[in-house]
Amino acid sequence: MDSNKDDDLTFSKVVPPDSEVVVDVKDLSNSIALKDPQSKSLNQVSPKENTVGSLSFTVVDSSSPDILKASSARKPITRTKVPFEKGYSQMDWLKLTRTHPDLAGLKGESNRRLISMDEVKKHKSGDSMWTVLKGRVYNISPYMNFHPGGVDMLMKAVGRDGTLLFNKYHAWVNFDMLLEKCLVGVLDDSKVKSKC
Ligand code: HEM
Repeated sequence: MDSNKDDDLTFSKVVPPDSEVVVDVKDLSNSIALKDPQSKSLNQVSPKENTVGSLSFTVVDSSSPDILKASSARKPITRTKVPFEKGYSQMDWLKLTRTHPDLAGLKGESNRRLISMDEVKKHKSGDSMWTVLKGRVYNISPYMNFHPGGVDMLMKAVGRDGTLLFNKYHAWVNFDMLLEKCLVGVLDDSKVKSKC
């Protein structure tokens, strides 16, 4: 077999680079963007340049204090998830709602009854702890130990309208579905309005 020098790729000539690789460490996907070396318009924060073989690259550290300051400007509310006791997961709660005959403690009464705020205030203990969420009255006693935010947090809503607190922590939680079987009635807001 003829060994032709031009066919031998072992020492093939490396073409000088005409583009520069920019690695942006902010991008978690580690994407590599090709940058025109003539263009100086890219907004870089303290770039570090380096050369490996024929590849020259620029590392942009975009975790500069300015960027961090911008993302932490808004103070988040503290939401502590309490580890659930065995048998008190949300799945366990859903199972209980399907099997328990009277979670709300209605004892045969209708859950469409109009309930005044004064009556809600009287239900603050034992197996009858009521709260109001978006105009509906729920007995949240059975849900206490299942609440992922803990008993103490849920207790803050007992005997009063818990809508604002509920929305403050997790407006996206579907209480309608979770507490469907705990519904005791509808808040009679005609009396609330007439008091104002
Ligand atoms: C009354 C009906 C309520 C229901 C049905 C309910 C339900 C839930 C659910 C399903 C979660 C888990 C959310 C998630 O994983 O993202 C949760 C978490 C939490 N809840 Fe509630 N909640 C209620 C009321 C409240 C109230 C009144 C407070 C505060 C006073 C509160 C404070 C919290 C907190 C701090 C967490 C934190 C855990 C996390 O980060 O998810 N909840 N709640």
